[in-house]
Amino acid sequence: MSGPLLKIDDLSCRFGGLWANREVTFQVERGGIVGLIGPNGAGKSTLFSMVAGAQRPTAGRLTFDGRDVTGWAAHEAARAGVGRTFQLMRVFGSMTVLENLTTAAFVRRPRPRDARRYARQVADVAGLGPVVDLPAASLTAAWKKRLEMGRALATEPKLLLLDEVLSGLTPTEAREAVEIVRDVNRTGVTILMVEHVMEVIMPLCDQLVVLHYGQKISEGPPEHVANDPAVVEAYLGRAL
Ligand SMILES: Nc1ncnc2c1ncn2[C@@H]1O[C@H](COP(=O)(O)OP(=O)(O)OP(=O)(O)O)[C@@H](O)[C@H]1O
Repeated sequence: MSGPLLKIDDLSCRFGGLWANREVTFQVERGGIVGLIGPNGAGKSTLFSMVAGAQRPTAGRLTFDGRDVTGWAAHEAARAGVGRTFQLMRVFGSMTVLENLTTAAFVRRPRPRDARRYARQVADVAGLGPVVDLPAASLTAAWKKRLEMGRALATEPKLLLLDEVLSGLTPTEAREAVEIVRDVNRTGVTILMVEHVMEVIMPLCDQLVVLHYGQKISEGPPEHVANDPAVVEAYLGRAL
C-alpha cells in the first residue's frame, strides 16, 4: 500500500464550548517518526485519543492505511494496527515483565507458546532484557515506561502512539529511551509521539507538528519548527 499511513484532515473535537482540536490537518508517512508538541492543554492527548479510537471527532476525517476510519472504536484501531502507550502507566503490577508482554502479544498470537516467544523478542527490542522476570510493580518509573512501550509493541502495531515516554527521565534514561524508539522504528514501525520536552525529540523526529489552543500552528523538520516565530511565541519566548 502506498500513501501516508495516517492522514488527519480538518479534524476537530469540541467539549461543550471548548475546541480541544480545531481543523487539524497533517499526515504521517510510513516508516516516519513524527513528534506532536505544544504547551499544556494544546490538544495533544485529545488528538491521540481520536487516532486511537478512544474519542470521537466532532468533525473532520481520519484515514488509516488508506481507509476512512473516522470515529472508529478503540478495539477497531487496535485490530487495524494502532498501538498506544498511556501517560498514566497501565501495567499489571503483580505480573512479571514477561507476563505483561505476553498478555499484550495475545492480541495477535492466540497460542501461548507463540505469544511467549514473541514477548521475549519484544523484550529485547524494548531493552527490557535485564528485568523480564521481575514483577512489574517493582520497576522504577523509567523501566515502567519501557514496559509500557514494550506492551504496545507486543501488539505488533503499524503505528505506535507514544505518550510522553521520554518525560520525567534522567538525561541518561532519556538517551537510552531515544535509542529504543529508534530501534523500534528500524523494525518498520511508524511512530507518532507526544512530548513536552523539545530538545529530547528534536534529533529523533523527521517531522514535528505543533499544536496551540487546539490548532496546528507549525509543522516541518525540527530545525524549521524550532525557528518558527509562531512556535517561539506559543512557548512564551522560551528558548526551545
Ligand atoms: N473529556 C474532556 N472534557 C472536557 N474538556 C476536556 C476533555 N479532555 C480534554 N479537555 C480539554 O481540552 C483541552 C485540550 O486537552 P488535552 O489533554 O488534549 O491537551 P494536551 O496538549 O494533551 O495537554 P497536556 O500537555 O497538559 O497533557 C484542555 O483545555 C482540556 O482541559
